[in-house]
Amino acid sequence: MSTTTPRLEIRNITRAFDGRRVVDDVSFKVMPGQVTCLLGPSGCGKSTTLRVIAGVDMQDTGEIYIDGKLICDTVFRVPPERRSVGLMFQDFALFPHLSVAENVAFGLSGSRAEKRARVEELLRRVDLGRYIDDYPHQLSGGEQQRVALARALAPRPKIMLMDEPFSGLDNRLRDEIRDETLRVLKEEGAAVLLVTHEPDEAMRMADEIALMRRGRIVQQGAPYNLYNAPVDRAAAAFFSDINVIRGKVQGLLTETPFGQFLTPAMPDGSEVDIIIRPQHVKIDFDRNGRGPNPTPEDGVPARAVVERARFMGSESLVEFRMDYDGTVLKATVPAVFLPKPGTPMWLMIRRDRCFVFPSPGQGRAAQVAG
Ligand SMILES: Nc1ncnc2c1ncn2[C@@H]1O[C@H](COP(=O)(O)OP(=O)(O)OP(=O)(O)O)[C@@H](O)[C@H]1O
Repeated sequence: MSTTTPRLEIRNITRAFDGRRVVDDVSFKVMPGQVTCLLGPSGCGKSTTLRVIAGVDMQDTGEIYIDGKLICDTVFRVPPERRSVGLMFQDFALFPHLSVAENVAFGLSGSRAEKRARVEELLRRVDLGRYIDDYPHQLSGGEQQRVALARALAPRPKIMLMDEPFSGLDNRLRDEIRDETLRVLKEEGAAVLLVTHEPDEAMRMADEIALMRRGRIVQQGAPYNLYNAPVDRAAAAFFSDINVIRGKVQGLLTETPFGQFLTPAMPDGSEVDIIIRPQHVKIDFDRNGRGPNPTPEDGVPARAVVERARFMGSESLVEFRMDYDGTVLKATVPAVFLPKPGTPMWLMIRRDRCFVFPSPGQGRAAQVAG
């Protein structure tokens, strides 16, 4: 068990507006040197959580700790400027009348020489040393973003709070700046809490993801765990397209067109959804009306015809119309694979990549077995 004190810990934070709980009993930790992403759909309460941590809004209940020290509960409150928290938002607005150096030095204390040294160090880090005496309007959007990062990091905050900091940038630039920002944040050793509604961004940046929905954290863990062991169907669907195969539990088993699944945690007679991501659907050719032989890993193949195939850049997405009930199942192939519509094929689903949840409206989730 790790004994490291979390850099940031919030416990049971609740914030309501007009009687509606926008942040509802939220607790999580951010460890030193780690990037934690608060991920969730628009309006789920991410920014409000961040504002409470920054101290620009006040929680109704709950506590905030930095390095194990209480900085805010409903009675005691350290003001925002003394929390050692750096902020970076989408509208990062540099001061237009100050030079790049003056912008970065803005929140710094110390002698002139010390400030200059820190400014030079940071601008070197973000690869903007040559613009030190320029003004913001002389820089591109991406460069301004990097100056804003340097400015936020200049006073060596213990925690960086970032609210959708990359959403104002165009796609190609965004990837580059994200990677660079991550490198600089790691070099500076800051703990980072980054708010985003984009799963790709969270997967790319995070050591840990806290998945938020309707004011609550529904799952927290390494990106790998959230992707591979989602807590419910909505959590699975948040990270990629999903296929849903519905079945009815009979004893310990659920019968599907892809063979029987072991579903021991589900009540007999209930309906379950077997979820599989398109990249875990295997495709095989039709051999005069026959498919491949069933295997323990892939189960029984089911026949389908190609409905549509598209090349997406790094993979091909093929949609199949299933023979058994006419529903559509999607499969991705990491290559150029564009079979003609109407081509008969056979699909298999990898057992170890399936998740089983009760069909909507029924009880709790369980992991697939078998
Ligand atoms: N000061 C406020 N007064 C009233 N309602 C508010 C206030 N601040 C936020 N809300 C409401 O709280 C909910 C959550 O807002 P919040 O900005 O925290 O969500 P979010 O997850 O960050 O979403 P987004 O990504 O769209 O910013 C929204 O319904 C919003 O309208």
